[in-house]
Amino acid sequence: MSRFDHRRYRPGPVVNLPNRQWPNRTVREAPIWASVDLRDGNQALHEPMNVEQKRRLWDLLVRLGFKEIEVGFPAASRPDYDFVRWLIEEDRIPEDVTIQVLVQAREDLIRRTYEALVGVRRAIVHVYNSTSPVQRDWVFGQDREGVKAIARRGAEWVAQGARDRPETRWTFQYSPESYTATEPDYAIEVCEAVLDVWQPTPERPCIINLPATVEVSSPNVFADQVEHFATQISRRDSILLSVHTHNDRGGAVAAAELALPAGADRVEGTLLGNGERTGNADLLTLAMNLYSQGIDPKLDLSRPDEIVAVCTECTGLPVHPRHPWVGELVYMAYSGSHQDAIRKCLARQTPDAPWNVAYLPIDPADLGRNYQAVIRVNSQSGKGGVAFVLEQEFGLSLPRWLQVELAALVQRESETRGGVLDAAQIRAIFERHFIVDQAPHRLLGYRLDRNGHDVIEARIGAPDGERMLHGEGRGAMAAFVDAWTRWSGRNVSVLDYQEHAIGEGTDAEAAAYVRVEVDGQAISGAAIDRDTVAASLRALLSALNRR
Ligand SMILES: CC(=O)SCCNC(=O)CCNC(=O)[C@H](O)C(C)(C)COP(=O)(O)OP(=O)(O)OC[C@H]1O[C@@H](n2cnc3c(N)ncnc32)[C@H](O)[C@@H]1OP(=O)(O)O
Ligand SMILES: CC(C)C(=O)C(=O)O
Repeated sequence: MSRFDHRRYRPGPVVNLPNRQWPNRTVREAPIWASVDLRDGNQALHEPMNVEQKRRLWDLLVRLGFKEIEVGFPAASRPDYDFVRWLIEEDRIPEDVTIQVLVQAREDLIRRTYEALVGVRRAIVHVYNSTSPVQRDWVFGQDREGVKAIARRGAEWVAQGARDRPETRWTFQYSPESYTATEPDYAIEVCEAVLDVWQPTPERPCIINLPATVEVSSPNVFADQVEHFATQISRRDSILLSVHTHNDRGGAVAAAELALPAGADRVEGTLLGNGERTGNADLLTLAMNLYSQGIDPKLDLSRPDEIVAVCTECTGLPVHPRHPWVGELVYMAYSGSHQDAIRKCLARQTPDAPWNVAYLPIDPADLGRNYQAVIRVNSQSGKGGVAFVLEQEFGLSLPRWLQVELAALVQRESETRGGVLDAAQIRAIFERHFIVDQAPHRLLGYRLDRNGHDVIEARIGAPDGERMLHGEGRGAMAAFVDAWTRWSGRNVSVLDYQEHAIGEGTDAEAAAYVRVEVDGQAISGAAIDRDTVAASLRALLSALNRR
């Protein structure tokens, strides 16, 4: 039998919920966000964060507006313990922020956890034990009663620790780990045992957190499981119902979203979805999803580049360029029809009207992003991108040799400036380097006799006054080259020349590009003029001035 055989697997548990209500409900406000970046995110790293990195990430989480932050598993490791002590001793926890710590339902670990929390104003003590059949049978070697007893004893030790330190305002949290793989009624039974110990009230609620420790079904099944729990558990008014989803099937965000109409008040997750295996629910995506529906996300995500920078630095993990809302590429359109639609919509979008732009679910400017529906040109871009931008934005179709020269200059400038160059900047580079038809020499006027053999008289402004140049040849350019050669004594020949119209009708202009050889050296020049001949002569002059 092949190893790739679907018959080895079974579907995750489902609840029978024929009267489910969640599909008919609409979410109208943000849930309580609880960041677990410094715990679940941290425990999933090849190299866990050091205290300095944890401080950086903590500062970011506070700046973004998280009010509940799981800061670690202080009984597990020295850095986690020290970080909690630093927060407390250095008074780094703002008045409106509550820290949360995780601990297994083990007496010694719970004792150590409370030691780590001495002196804290307010904290959430989060205790958990796993409840699924595989964990009961194969990890804990306990039956249902045995695993329920672990939870009950854990709850008692947590309650005792709080009684011993009445100076702190404690909130208790319990997670039946692997909830989604647990028989739904049994999970409720375990949670009831915990609630019996804690005796929460509406004034002093506790948190029950339902984890999809491993995502084993689709988000609608998770929503059913949450609604089932929310409607069957006792003392619902004394519980803040929390969810903690993982992304094994790629549905962590969707599962958390559907859990909200199903009854969840609170969502645990991480910035950008870091966490065990495929990660946790990405809180940034969840919050931006709400924002894009016109709901206040209650987080300030307006500087995503800072979020990405800090997370990347602290976790060592890259962010995918197509990561929802914040990826480098998510506000760029490569395909012509998208670019066209975006350009047309943006032209009609007024600042005060509801956002209504095809292909752009929000205004990229809200996240500090530039609108770049075309190609983004940076130091990594080649001549194709540069040419595309000039063509799309300004109707300038550069010949290949000029594309090559310009791309090198654009690349050098973007390396110096760092980052991206927009269309206007690229045009400015083009004009600065190739449209050099004003100094030291400029064309003040010309007279052309076209009698089979062209004769030109060109009036040129030079640093030391005006000059009248005379020349002849086949065509205006040849005549001008002849005039210049006679006057300057240089050996000039035209290697290539191209021109095209910009725009249509009476407003059309002519763009001319010329490549000449002066005393053996190839030089390019360009010009734009309403008159085609003037454009070509000025392009020549641009090249000659660049020598
Ligand atoms: C799904 C989640 O993300 S849960 C969070 C998981 N996070 C972490 O584990 C990170 C931090 N943990 C650690 O560093 C370590 O587990 C420590 C330091 C806390 C404990 O280490 P150790 O004492 O060596 O225990 P270890 O974790 O290897 O063994 C687990 C033991 O605790 C038991 N146990 C595991 N989880 C729990 C729990 N939640 N409640 C009670 N007992 C538990 C296991 O059954 C096992 O018991 P056994 O020794 O009788 O077989
Ligand atoms: C401890 C719990 C909440 C957890 O991290 C999980 O189950 O994934």
